[in-house]
Parts: sequence; structure tokens; C-alpha cells
Amino acid sequence: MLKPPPARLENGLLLVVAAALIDGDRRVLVQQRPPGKPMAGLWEFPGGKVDPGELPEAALCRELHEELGIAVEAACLAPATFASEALGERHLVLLLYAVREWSGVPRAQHATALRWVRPIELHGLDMPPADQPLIALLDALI
Ligand SMILES: Nc1nc2c([nH]c(=O)n2[C@@H]2O[C@H](COP(=O)(O)OP(=O)(O)OP(=O)(O)O)[C@@H](O)[C@H]2O)c(=O)[nH]1
Repeated sequence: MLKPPPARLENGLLLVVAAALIDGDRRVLVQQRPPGKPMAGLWEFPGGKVDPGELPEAALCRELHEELGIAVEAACLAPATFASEALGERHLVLLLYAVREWSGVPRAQHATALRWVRPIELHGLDMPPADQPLIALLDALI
């Protein structure tokens, strides 16, 4: 079945939601983008594009279930920060939520690998350009 195109705001912005899953040791979960996808090999926060007509929080709960096999209540998504960055010919707006409660054990469903890292370690990972400004903010947040 053909997937509907991702949500674009009227002005052409591409809306993406992502989660900083934070565990009891102040570590955050990142996943490695698989081969065949744009930016393959880079580490990112789990998440994805918001579908047409979908609320951002519903999209993120859906993506976390699809990508990690975990269940997250929308009420457990705490707005953390955002990124705004040119992405090829488009412009990406990425909403990052902090998540401290979920059900299940995160396991990579599509990603090449998962890693739990301290915020300081994010500086040493290859991440998409949009994520760079998020790293220092996360350090302060966690
Ligand atoms: N999930 C996620 N996407 C990010 C991050 N940083 C960043 O630039 N992006 C970009 O945001 C877009 C998200 O698209 P995606 O391909 O992961 O979305 P998706 O899961 O809906 O994939 P699909 O289109 O294959 O179904 C990509 O262009 C990705 O490179 C990040 O930290 N997490």
C-alpha cells in the first residue's frame, strides 16, 4: 500500500518528531540510521515524520512503537526543544520531546544499532546537522 506523503506545513516545512528517552542513569537513547535511508550510519533520536492529519504526539507514540517496540503515553512526552534546519531543498522542523516513562524494553526494529549514552558522549557521535544544537540543550535538561 502506498504511504501518504509526510505532513508539510503550508509553507513547505517538513515536520518531524523525535524523542530523547532518558533512563535512570541520566543516559539518552540514540539509534543508528540503517543503510538505504538518507543519512545512513548517522546516530539520531528515535522518531520520524508526522503523517498528514496526525497530531505530533500521536505521531511520536506511533514511531516509538514502530521503531523500538515500546509503548509511550502521549502524557509522558515532555516538550524539550526543537531544531530548524535546511534539509536538501526542504526545511526541517524537528520537535524533540523528553521521555522518562515507557513500557517495554527498547529494541531496534529498523535501526542498525541502539546506544544508551551520556549527553556529553553525544558530542562524539556523528549526528545529522539539525541535531547539533540539541546536544548542549539536552545536557542542561537531563
Ligand atoms: N528521527 C529523527 N530524524 C531526524 C533527526 N535529525 C534529523 O535531521 N532527522 C531527519 O528527519 C527526517 C526524519 O525522517 P525519517 O526518514 O526518519 O522518518 P520516518 O521514520 O517517517 O521514515 P520513512 O519516511 O522511511 O517512513 C529525516 O530526514 C532525518 O534525517 C533525529 O534526531 N531523529
